[in-house]
Amino acid sequence: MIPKDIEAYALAHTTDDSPVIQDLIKAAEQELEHIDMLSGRQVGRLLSILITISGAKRVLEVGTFAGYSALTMAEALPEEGELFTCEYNERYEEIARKFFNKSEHGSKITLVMGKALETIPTIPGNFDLIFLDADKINYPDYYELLLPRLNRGGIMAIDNMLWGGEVTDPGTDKARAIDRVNKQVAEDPSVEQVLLTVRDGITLVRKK
Ligand SMILES: C[S@@+](CC[C@H](N)C(=O)[O-])C[C@H]1O[C@@H](n2cnc3c(N)ncnc32)[C@H](O)[C@@H]1O
Repeated sequence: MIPKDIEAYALAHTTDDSPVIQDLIKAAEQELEHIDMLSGRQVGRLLSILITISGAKRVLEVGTFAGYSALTMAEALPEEGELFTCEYNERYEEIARKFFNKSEHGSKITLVMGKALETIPTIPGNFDLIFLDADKINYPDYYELLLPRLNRGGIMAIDNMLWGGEVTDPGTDKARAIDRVNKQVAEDPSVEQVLLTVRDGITLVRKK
């Protein structure tokens, strides 16, 4: 949605990924299709800065893919920090685990395999930050499931909330699901939120 030259300029002025994460991206580009699922440096750095300034120690991610955002967030967590990330595709699991093992921050990460709506209830405790970036059709259900797991003052970041602009006139099931969760968040008195027009739209929800 952002003109390509502006996007390139913004990226040129955004902190680089670590060498391990740059290798992860190269491996994902070579070995996987759907590489556009990887959230990228603007979203990654935003999450990293949110973790640093909020002092978050427990993070939950829904949607690992090759592990890009999980490892970016793990790098920002303190030594005793913990990150759980949910994925159900074993091909993606293989790449993610390989790079978690290569990184000194990988020991903070627990990769939870299976359908996330079923595995999330098996993960213990509450979270300071939650990053929702999985199957869009289930976003309304994820929001209901995840909000009680967010600590007061905690942040839920939800990716793809503009769905390429389709949300303004939703004509597909995914666009309708995302529009529904946008309304769910906007009408929820227990949170404050901002929908940022970064990349494909990322909403930051803070639990009051
Ligand atoms: C957009 S990608 C995640 C990208 C990742 N957060 C990043 O920034 O690199 C979404 C991921 O969610 C996974 N996924 C989709 N539906 C799922 C489900 N029901 N349970 C677990 N994982 C799911 C997909 O396999 C895919 O890897």
